[in-house]
Amino acid sequence: MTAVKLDGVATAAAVKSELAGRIAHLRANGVVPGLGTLLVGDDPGSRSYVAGKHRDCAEVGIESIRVDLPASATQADVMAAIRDLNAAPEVTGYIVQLPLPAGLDEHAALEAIDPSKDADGLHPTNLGRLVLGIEGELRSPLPCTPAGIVEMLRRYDVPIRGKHVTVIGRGLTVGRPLGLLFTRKGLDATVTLTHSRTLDLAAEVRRADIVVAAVGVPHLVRPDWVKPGAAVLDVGITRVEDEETGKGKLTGDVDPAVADVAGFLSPNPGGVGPMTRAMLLANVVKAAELKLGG
Ligand SMILES: Nc1nc2c(c(=O)[nH]1)N[C@@H](CN(C=O)c1ccc(C(=O)N[C@@H](CCC(=O)O)C(=O)O)cc1)CN2
Repeated sequence: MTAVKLDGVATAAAVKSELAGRIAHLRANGVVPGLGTLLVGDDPGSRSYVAGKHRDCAEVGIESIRVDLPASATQADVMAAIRDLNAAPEVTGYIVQLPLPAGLDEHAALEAIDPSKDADGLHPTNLGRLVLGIEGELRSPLPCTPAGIVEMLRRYDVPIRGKHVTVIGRGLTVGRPLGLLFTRKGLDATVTLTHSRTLDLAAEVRRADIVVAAVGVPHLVRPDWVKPGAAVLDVGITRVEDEETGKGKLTGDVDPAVADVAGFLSPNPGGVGPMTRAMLLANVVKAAELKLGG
């Protein structure tokens, strides 16, 4: 079997072109969506993700406001930048790029974001609404990577209801919120959330109809772990050196040979990453529409 490719680049392009019309409508009605980003330090991956977010905004007609702090920034500097972003009228939503440099308190930073401007859905109020599954949750932003995964599965007609999902990794941006999202009413999957202390990871993956690997261990998921026909989404990314060229390259958590067993496979790069960026834009647009009363 050769898996159907879950193409994040093409799917994100479709999402963005749908958003462009909604953005034009907002602008025509006097609401200008503006995404702020707060980047602290010089991590090359984070720099490139933030640059990508600003490029995406320009592409679809969202204003973008960039705040960069040096790696030497203190917690007080970060909190002051967050206060400024909360107060800035041109910023309708914003993100704090994660991870913050060692020594800075990420939870305190996320908690200080005005929940109505939380474009990442990572403020405790918005995550709390996801936990509660309350009606208001529909008006709250969802974390971008989990939302992107579900949107991609939906667009490729991969069945979710009643299916067994194994998520590898319990991080804040992917694993934890994804478990909540897949189990909420309407999606109705059964989820096993695994982590570094899970006793028999291969067995947990083998019984899954959908596997999401978000752990950052190159080629952890091997073909003999995967149920034939399963959908496998590769989220974790590691920068490694190419043995032949000596140059840096990106490697995902899934062995490419899984394509011979799986029914669907999202590559990495080119899968969930572009969808993460597209869902961020969708969150910004949704928040601006709420301002308009939509
Ligand atoms: N505040 C947040 N921080 C982080 C999040 C997040 O959702 N909010 N997620 C990740 C990083 N991330 C977005 O911020 C992100 C990661 C990867 C991609 C992406 O498009 N990747 C490309 C490959 C890019 C490359 O060449 O490096 C791909 O998969 O094709 C977009 C966004 C952690 N931090």
